[in-house]
Amino acid sequence: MSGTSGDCGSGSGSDSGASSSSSSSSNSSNSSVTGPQVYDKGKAKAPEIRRNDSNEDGLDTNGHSENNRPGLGSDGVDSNIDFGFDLRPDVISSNRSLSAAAGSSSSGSGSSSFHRRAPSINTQRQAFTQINQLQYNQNRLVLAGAIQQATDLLNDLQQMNRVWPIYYPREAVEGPSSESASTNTNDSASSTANMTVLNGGANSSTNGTVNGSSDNSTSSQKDSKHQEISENGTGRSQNGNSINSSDNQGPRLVVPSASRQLQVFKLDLKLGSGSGSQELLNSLEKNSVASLLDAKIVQTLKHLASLRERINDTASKVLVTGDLNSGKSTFCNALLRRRILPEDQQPCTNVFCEVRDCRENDGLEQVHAVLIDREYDRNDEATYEIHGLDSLDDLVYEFQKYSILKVYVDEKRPPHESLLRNGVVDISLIDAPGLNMSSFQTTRVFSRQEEIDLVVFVVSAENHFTLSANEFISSVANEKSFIFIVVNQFDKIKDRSRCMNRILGQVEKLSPQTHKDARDFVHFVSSRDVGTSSGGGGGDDGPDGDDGDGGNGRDDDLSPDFDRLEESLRNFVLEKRSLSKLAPAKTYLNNILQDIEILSEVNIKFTKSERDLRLHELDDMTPKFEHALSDSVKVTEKIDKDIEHCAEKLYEHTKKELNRVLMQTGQLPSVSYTSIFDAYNYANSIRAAIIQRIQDAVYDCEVHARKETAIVVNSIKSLGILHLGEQPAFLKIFKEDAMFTKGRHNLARSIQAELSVSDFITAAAPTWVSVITNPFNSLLTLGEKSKELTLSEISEPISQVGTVNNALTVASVIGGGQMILQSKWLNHALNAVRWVDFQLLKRLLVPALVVGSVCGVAYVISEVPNSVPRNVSRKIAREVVSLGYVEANAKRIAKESRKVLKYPSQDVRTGFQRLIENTAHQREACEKSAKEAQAGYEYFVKLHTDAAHQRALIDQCNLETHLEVD
Ligand SMILES: Nc1nc2c(ncn2[C@@H]2O[C@H](COP(=O)(O)OP(=O)(O)OP(=O)(O)O)[C@@H](O)[C@H]2O)c(=O)[nH]1
Repeated sequence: MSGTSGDCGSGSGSDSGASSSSSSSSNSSNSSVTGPQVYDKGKAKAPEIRRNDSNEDGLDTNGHSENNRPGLGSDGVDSNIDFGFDLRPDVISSNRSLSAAAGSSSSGSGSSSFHRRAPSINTQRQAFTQINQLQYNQNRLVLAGAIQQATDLLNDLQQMNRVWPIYYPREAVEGPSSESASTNTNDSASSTANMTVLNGGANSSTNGTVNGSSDNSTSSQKDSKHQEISENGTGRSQNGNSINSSDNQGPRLVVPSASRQLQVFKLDLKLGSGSGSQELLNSLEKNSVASLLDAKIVQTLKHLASLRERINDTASKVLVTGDLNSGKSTFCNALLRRRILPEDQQPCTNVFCEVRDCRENDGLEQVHAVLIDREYDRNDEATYEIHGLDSLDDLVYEFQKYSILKVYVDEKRPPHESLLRNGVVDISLIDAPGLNMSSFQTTRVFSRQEEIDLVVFVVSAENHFTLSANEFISSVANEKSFIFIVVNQFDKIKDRSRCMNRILGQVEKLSPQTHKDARDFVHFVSSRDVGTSSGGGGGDDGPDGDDGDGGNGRDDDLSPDFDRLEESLRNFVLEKRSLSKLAPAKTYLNNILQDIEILSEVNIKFTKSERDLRLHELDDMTPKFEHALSDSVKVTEKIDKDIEHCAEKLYEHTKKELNRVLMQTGQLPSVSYTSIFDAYNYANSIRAAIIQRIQDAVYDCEVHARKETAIVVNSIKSLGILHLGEQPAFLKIFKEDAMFTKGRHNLARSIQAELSVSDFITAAAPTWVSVITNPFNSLLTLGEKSKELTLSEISEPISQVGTVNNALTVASVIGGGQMILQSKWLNHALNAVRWVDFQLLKRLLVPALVVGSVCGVAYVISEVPNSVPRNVSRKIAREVVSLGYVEANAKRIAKESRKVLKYPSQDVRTGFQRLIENTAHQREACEKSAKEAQAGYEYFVKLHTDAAHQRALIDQCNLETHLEVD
């Protein structure tokens, strides 16, 4: 296949990426695809500019040509071609023909035409470079601004998340019984979940963003997202999970599809694929999710900072990575056309080797071995050791000593061929340790990619993609739209087309977009076949491949696949610099902003629903609060009134009962009288019986008070249950029997009521004596009085407590009168007096007095059974009155009742106080939540607007004008 001098530029047949290139290897009609280049390697690689308005060139109506792809031949253009375009960037962006022209940097159809047009091409190339630079700068500024804006938004979001944990959309975990999630999302869910594990949140839509299909895919994605969110209604999920911030532990929101669309902010618990990790995520408490998100934001901010650095860095970094022994170093050497980096069949590259143009090092070819933990500063030799290029063979093993080897080399090729010294941008080529060498090295390679503009992934044609390769490529896709895949050691493969098909099949699965543009991004090469000269010896004679004596180069270094690869790479890094350098930033920003929009939308919805819920609760709470206030006043007033009423009733009742008993004490005792000689004991028994009777009356009053108090207690209990939903705590320990167990008035001890002789003498005795001394008047008067006074006439004033004393006096008079009136023999004597002569009476006086006295004594003695109870009861009654016993007991009983009732009353009062306080607190909390939710709502609305605005700006940032691959 080499050495054929076929026409490489006129093929216009359609192709389907690299698959056609595979078939073309055996198809002469497509020799332009893989056929050998006929130009001299030292010169013919300069691209030709062809007339872009010529259909003869195989252009389609849009001015594109299949053959315009780098590495493919195309017809040349007239050497007198006029630029005919405005250099202003805005005009540039619409100048598609220019782009097409710039993109047609392929090999010429013949060396003669190349030589004829070379000066013109170089001039134009310079012009394009200028234009590219202008547009690049403009885009760079836009993206730098967007990075700043996104950083600000993220800082705000982080603050917000720390103060008010934001709601992270959680997926409904689809178990076997779950039918809630729509079946049409299952596939995407699982595939995304798989991708998540591999790439930490990227998905293939990333690629679409920059490839021209981004607008459509993004907007349709967004539309569907809007739809899903609106379908979810008012923030209560279709799965029945309600948004209720009071339930802080449960899932706060389920928006099944939203989280699937999150890319950068997708929380990955690294528990394997699918629902395991999701379940765990769903079960996490909101603060845990917030801190996971916080960590993501921190990570994102870091990445943005490195992106900013990267786009401000004028140099471009190309990372060459891949599995162990896939031929990365050999590939780098092939690109440099010098054997600089050590190649070995055994794993050797343990330290990153960054190859740069030696002009950055004052033209000196050196190795700067950067010491671990030192930040490389070329002007500070303390940060590195200087070695010659020939030391590299040893240095590459020293990964414990050096973090990176900066290799300054002189490519010694003209700018239009050289990669490092291209005159456009400083490029550095980084040879990385094999991915599957150790997890330590792998992690380093992963972390390195943040500062990388372009990744070239070298895979061995024999081994295909390993697991680590899969992971790495997926991870790269999070940010980079394009990745070069170099399938190396193709020369070792016998059945090449089968190998190609299999590898392309794998690429298709890994990155459909890369597969789509496989012609430019997937290359099957044999790096070892590319001519290189020995680097360490420094004696190479140039870039071309005729240095069969150097390194492992071969004479037959005409490797068309490699040329095409090189051309694509150059084209991509230099002429499509916006794409290689800025596209990662654009893609990443787009992903972040879209994630922010998704989070905002979910949170707008949540905060709105939360606010409405809180306001609704507030509406409900206000009347409850007012009711509680008025109930508290009414109920406690009623209870106080009931207590007071009860106490008053008991006071009155006690007084009435005791007075009644006191009134009846004279009649009550039923103690048997034996003789005058037992009169004292009789009187004592009477006394004790009367006191006991009064005490019994007091006890009865207490029993009555217990019952009355219990009734009020029950009424308070009912009020408590009715208004507070619970009975007062006191009632749980209330026992009515415990009342009046202490402090009962001991009447026996208080009452003296000592017996005296007078207690044994009837109250009528003095009256009786006066009857003797003033027989007529006294008797008549007495007779009249006795007839006039009746018991009923005097009982009424006695009922009044204050008149007990008078009543007793009156009772004694009545008692005496009745006694006299009841003595029949005295009546007979008085009747006889009317018939006896006064003189006779005079003479009979002394004997009459003697007889009278005897009769009087006899009378007194005979009256002891009657007079003692009367006298003793009077005496006790008088003493009870003087002690204020009735009043004291009435007060005591009322007080005890009041005291007992005070406890449940206090409980109810406390209950109301608690209720009011709780309601007030709830109201405050509710108001606070509503305010916070409102503030959150406003914040997220603004955040969404800002993010959408930024995303629109980024969308306008057209990186594609000069970036067409077609
Ligand atoms: N046949 C063949 N051998 C190749 C090709 N490229 C590299 N090799 C050989 O493969 C072996 C490994 O090459 P390296 O370039 O050291 O591989 P590497 O990926 O840099 O190795 P590490 O950095 O140690 O992971 C060497 O012996 C190379 O000569 C190729 O295209 N064809």
